[in-house]
Amino acid sequence: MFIILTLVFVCLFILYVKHKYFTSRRSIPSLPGHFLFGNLLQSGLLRGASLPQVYTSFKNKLGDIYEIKLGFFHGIVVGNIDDVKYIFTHRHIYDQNDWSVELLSVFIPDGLITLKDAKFKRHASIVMPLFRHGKILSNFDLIINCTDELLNNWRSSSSDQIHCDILQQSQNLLLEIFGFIGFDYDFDALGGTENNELAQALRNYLGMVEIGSYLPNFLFRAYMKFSPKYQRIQTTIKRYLYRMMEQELTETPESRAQRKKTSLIASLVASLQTDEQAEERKSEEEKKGLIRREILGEMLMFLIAGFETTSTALTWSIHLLSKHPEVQQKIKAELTKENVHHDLILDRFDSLIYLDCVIKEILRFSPPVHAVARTLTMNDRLPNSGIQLYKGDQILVSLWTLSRDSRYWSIDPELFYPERFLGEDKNHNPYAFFSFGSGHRQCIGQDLARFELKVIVARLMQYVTFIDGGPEVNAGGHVQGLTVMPKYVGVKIKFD
Ligand code: HEM
Repeated sequence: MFIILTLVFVCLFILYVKHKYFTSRRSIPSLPGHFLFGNLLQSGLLRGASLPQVYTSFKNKLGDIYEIKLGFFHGIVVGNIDDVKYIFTHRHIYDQNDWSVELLSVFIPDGLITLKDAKFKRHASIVMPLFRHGKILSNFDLIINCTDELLNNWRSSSSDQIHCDILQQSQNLLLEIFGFIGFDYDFDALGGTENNELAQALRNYLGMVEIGSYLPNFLFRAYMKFSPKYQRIQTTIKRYLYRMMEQELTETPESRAQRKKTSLIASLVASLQTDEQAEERKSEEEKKGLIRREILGEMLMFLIAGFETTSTALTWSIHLLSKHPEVQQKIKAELTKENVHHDLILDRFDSLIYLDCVIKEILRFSPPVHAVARTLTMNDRLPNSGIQLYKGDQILVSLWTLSRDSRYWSIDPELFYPERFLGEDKNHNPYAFFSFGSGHRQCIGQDLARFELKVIVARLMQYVTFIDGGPEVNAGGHVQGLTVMPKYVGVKIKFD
């Protein structure tokens, strides 16, 4: 009897999963998928393909709009630029994506990116002002000093050495910089051991996001709860978060009040509510500041956001510069022309127009974040393609595919050519290139990221030339994580 009941239960469960997750009820183009896997096997993701490669191959087969099923994740990929514009300008219909909120909540339960509505506004009012353009400029010298430390490390190596650890070096640099900017804390990521403990823990932490991307959330949560590896990583990261918070708590209230307009950690700790239990009982509308758990959540979110995305962009920068010596020469010529050959000063920084184009071209050619996602809050029809969508549908817009779509660019988008932004592609359609997202949930760290990249690349170009290490070690390729990182970067570093 027990066996029969178990069999009936298993059959009903399979039917439920098949009906809920693996039955297409749409007239949207799609490839027939497999039970439990959807299109995961066809996509090549399990064999190491990246999501940009998958979107490009599906687009070639199915057109601008198609449905994709990657394990338990089902999304509708929209690549028609007018519909893309419509999505990002109708925030009441297309809100923050539920799937990524569920997935990221496992890692960052109280970080801005996983919040919506009133709670999002409460957190945003505390952290957003710190990322305004004017606030960021004061970090200029700090970014230069950290970059100089990296240059010093490189100086001690032989000029024939091929550096294949550029991703790791970039991550260490960005961790060091963001430690100071965000937390007034020295992670010693460049001066200490090569394999910084926190950088390594964050790398492993983010490596786990991929496992969860295609599983139902409850299964992933259960896996994480019992994974000793995850528990170990979490303990390491928490140790740093508590240390930084404790360090800030030793500051006087006066010092904190003074610094809270410019320092993330001071602003977060200044918002700490002393009676946490009373705070938990309040309705969202009554709440004002943050409780300890929420502060730790925000610290972790900014640590990850400040570390991962910009270091990926920097690694792409070094790889692409090594492949384009002519671009390096032009940056160096601009630095000389603007008389910033050895002293890089903020006043002259805006005049580096060609360098701005290079940074833009790097972000267009290899956007670190592969896609932006939204979830429908009600039924809707896309105005251009006429596709009917339903409440709860997950929409994906592939940044990579749009920025390489020849319909939206005058100069071949497969070319790495920064000059395009001075001429023919200066007035490109804004929805063909938005590596920081768009609309009400666009990246709040974008001014900081652009500024960091520009200062770092300018400083590097004042002293070194990156030389292509050869077709195999410097082949590029993709590693799919939270961001799309280059797989093979191998360069020689020549001091000028
Ligand atoms: C090159 C570097 C970066 C890239 C390419 C990037 C890209 C993105 C993208 C595509 C989104 C989603 C936007 C959307 O849904 O419309 C995002 C969100 C976000 N980013 Fe960035 N980002 C970068 C650096 C940073 C930095 C340095 C920070 C802060 C330290 C940061 C903080 C955030 C936050 C808090 C969100 C969530 C915003 C929200 O949910 O409303 N990002 N970023």
